[in-house]
Amino acid sequence: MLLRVEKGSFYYTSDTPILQDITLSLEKGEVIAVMGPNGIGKTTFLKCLMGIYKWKSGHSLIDGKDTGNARKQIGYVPQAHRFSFPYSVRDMVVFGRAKYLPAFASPGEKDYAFADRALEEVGISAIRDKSCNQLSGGQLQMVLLARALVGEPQLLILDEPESHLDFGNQITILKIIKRLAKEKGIACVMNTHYPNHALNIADKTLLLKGNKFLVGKTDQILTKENIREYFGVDSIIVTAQKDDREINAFVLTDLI
Ligand SMILES: Nc1ncnc2c1ncn2[C@@H]1O[C@H](COP(=O)(O)OP(=O)(O)OP(=O)(O)O)[C@@H](O)[C@H]1O
Repeated sequence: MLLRVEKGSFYYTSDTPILQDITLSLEKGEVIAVMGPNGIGKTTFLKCLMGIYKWKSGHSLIDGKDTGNARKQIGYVPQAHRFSFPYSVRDMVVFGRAKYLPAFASPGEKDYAFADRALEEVGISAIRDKSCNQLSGGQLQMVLLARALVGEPQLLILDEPESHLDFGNQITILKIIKRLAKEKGIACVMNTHYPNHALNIADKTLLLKGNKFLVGKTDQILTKENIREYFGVDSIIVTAQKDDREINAFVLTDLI
């Protein structure tokens, strides 16, 4: 087991609990989707995992070590908000090596080689000399993913990686996440608002609502009954055949 969260609880003010007794585990190469209504605590959960916020009780461990002290093992991909950064894409990505460098040292050839490999891995080598100020939201999201990858993480934490992306780029980033998990054995924790994305790439799902949660295999957690209970919408699950595989997808029926 790579990641273990044991009875993790968190609140900003003690009269309003946000996360209560969250317990889950994740193996190498597994993807877990974190889902739930707006403002329920998904980003807070990621921040507790990264040690930005300290669990009020309980703990989270990566390979037996507190996740808050595991900077080298964890890569973080924030949401791609526009920012003003006069760096080239390549320089932005090489920043992901900073945790391996002595204080104030500049990245060397080896670090740039890592950066070039990560750019290739996410398919953006062609824009490596562009300024980050000139990127689209989708390109910026890929740059942030490449920056996390150069740190050679065992655990990748992604905050709504497909938000702000067009339909095609959403699929591109989901395919990359799936490949990184299955081919490189990186465990991924990913917040998402899209149940179909979770059905497609997540082995497990954590569903949050109020002070309760469900966690388990995605197809057992994302049922139409739970979608009704946790999001208040009606849906049906349809199954399609692609080659020799069955693919399930939610169709929301409230609009029909
Ligand atoms: N720094 C903070 N101080 C106090 N309350 C906060 C802070 N950050 C978030 N909250 C509150 O904690 C709750 C959970 O917020 P969080 O951002 O984790 O939700 P979320 O599930 O990620 O939401 P969304 O789906 O809208 O992104 C919300 O009610 C939010 O207002």
